[in-house]
Amino acid sequence: MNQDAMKKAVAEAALEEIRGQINKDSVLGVGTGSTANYFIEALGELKGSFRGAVASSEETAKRLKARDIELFELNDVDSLPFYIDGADEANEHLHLIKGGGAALTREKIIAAVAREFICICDESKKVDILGQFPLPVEVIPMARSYVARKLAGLGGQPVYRQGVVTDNGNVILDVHNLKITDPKKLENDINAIVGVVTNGLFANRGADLLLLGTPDGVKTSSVINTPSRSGDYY
Ligand SMILES: O=C[C@H](O)[C@H](O)[C@H](O)COP(=O)(O)O
Repeated sequence: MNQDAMKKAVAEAALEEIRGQINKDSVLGVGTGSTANYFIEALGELKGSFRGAVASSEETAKRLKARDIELFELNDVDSLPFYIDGADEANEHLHLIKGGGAALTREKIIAAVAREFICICDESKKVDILGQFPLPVEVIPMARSYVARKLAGLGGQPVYRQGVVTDNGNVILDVHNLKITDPKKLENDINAIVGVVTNGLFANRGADLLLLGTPDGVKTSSVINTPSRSGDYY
């Protein structure tokens, strides 16, 4: 099974996961990237059984609109039962690196609101220690050099993602050579640098459910991240 087939399989598994748990009032959070795109394709099948979606990027909004799925502003929605999105890396605690497609800030906001974050990935994204994938950091443009110096001080090698402007009008620094042994702390430390909008570590609010595409089928792992659930791993 190739990588695209695994992405499609996890997208379809996510659809099955939410199928019995949504109703005509449900608004879904929808992520960005090639795996999320497979989910958007699959979502057509549930049309009529949910109300609409909040998009994590302009690209995702365009794709949802093309499928006639009603779009909502996050500010107009009280609750989101599910947020479904891919990731660039995931560890066993379902801490993630995201933002390879520069959509990290809107993704993180939607994930914060959602009751359950379902992460969909192929097996290439599963790692023991986060940081092989350069960590994206969204930065206010005038702070770029200052933030880069601070990130170097934290032990990484920031590289300016040339030619990329986020949907929020900001720039991205990709931080190479980080070995992230304490993702929650690093997430907080980077977010405390003046000029950082947010970084691509999703550890303080990681995923609740990981659907991982493998050649042997979709594997599921869960972790309790939301106050609405109790316990730890299961
Ligand atoms: O900014 C982009 C997002 O965080 C994506 O979810 C992430 O980069 C994974 O994308 P893909 O499914 O294309 O590997």
